[in-house]
Amino acid sequence: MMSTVLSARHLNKYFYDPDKFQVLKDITFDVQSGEFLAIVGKSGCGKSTLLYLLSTMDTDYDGQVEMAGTTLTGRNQDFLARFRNEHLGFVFQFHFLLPEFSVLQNVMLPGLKLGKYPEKVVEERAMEKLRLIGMADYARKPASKLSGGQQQRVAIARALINDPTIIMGDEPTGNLDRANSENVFAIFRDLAAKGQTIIAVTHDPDFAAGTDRVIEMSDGMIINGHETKDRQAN
Ligand SMILES: Nc1ncnc2c1ncn2[C@@H]1O[C@H](COP(=O)(O)OP(=O)(O)OP(=O)(O)O)[C@@H](O)[C@H]1O
Repeated sequence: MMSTVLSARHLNKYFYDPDKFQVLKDITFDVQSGEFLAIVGKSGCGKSTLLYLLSTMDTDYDGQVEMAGTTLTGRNQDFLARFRNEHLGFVFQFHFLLPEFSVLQNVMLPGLKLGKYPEKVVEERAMEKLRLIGMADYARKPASKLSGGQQQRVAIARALINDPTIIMGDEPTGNLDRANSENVFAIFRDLAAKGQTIIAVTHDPDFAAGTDRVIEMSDGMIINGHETKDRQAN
């Protein structure tokens, strides 16, 4: 059964550069739980701005955002930080691993912060996510010793540690070679099949073609893909 996991209503956002311009124009859409969604559009159309807003890191907008049955608009930073840690996983272009910490420690950190499981369990879960992404052999290495693509895969494992309701990615396969980007894509497909929701900004047409729905943006607006289409069971 489909249920709405994200609802964005009339999102408007302005930047001052230095003149006021509208970067998001009346963005309205719903996402169903278990949906694998791509957001596409020309460079500068507002994709990253939209994703950043949905990530709850940007609170300077007009409109209404609800996720996992929770209204997020108008909440304070503490509330949003807790919500993010519990419900959201991020795979952004700048993955912000802590360079002096090991791969394993980086992946464990959001799990320890959540405080739901003892450290030993968080460690086991972290190793499981690293195996999933093919990085278990690097668990004890400092993050600073990895290549960009390897760091990105660790960031994906970290994003999955708390089994987030929604995984958000900005070019989640951007730094990866073909084999690894196909692997990440397959992992996302699998997570969506098991009920997690994936929202990914992408420039990769092959990636977008394999998702359940493509939202196309142009000049701050959604020009295609507002509506969830009927999906075949996969
Ligand atoms: N902090 C900011 N201040 C002013 N303008 C900004 C700011 N961030 C982004 N912009 C502008 O807002 C518009 C949308 O940017 P955004 O990064 O959302 O586009 P995008 O669709 O993600 O592009 P790309 O595909 O190149 O990543 C662009 O014109 C950009 O120059």
